Amino acid sequence: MTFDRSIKIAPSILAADFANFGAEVQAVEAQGADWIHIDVMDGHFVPNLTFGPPMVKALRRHVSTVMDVHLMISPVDAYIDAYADAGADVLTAHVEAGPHIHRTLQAIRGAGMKAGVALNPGTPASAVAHVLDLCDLVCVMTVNPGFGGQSFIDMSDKIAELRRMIGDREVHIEIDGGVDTKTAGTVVQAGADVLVAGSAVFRGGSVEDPAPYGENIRNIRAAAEG
Ligand SMILES: O=C(CO)[C@H](O)[C@H](O)COP(=O)(O)O
Ligand SMILES: [Fe+2]
Repeated sequence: MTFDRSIKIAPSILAADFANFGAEVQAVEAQGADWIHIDVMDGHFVPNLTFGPPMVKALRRHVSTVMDVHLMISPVDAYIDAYADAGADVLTAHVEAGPHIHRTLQAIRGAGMKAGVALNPGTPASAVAHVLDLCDLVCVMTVNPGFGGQSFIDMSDKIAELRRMIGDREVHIEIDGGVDTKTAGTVVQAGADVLVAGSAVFRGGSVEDPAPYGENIRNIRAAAEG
């Protein structure tokens, strides 16, 4: 996985058909998705439950691009090797998920993955100031994590502050939550390059009729680049 600053659209499978993930990720990839975003929730760190390493491992053979795994779990460290074995390319842990984010990020890189750190809307940019050298991605949550389809919370100031803090390091800024054609431009203007979008990508389409996925992705990309 080589670093580039171009806009990347990462559909979140939280908005896909849970009984048909393999075909859904193939469909969005064929329709122009750059990365595939996979939301892991434990019913403890967030008030919702999705799936774990076996599901991610099963998805690996259907995903030919970057598999971007967003862990909304606590604790994290005991599961890092399982996600490496599952084939995650990027593994993101929340800074709020435990007291030792520095150790967690080292362990993620040590297991051969790119390391991401996510910040809830209430968490300041300064929370990651001392771990930026251990990060490949900072994920700015623009909803409170746990559910898809929520309204966007404007975090433009935080995104711009992180962009300044990151300087010339090769660190992606990813935005997660409520990204659509109305909000994509704002977050890119502030400094983001990876846009996660669940409902705004999967809306109106299906595995049988995937063309709306392509139209949605193209529209979000155009809004982001415009
Ligand atoms: O991490 C997440 C929620 O915790 C999801 O990635 C996010 O909500 C994407 O869904 P949508 O685009 O529908 O908001
Ligand atoms: Fe996510």
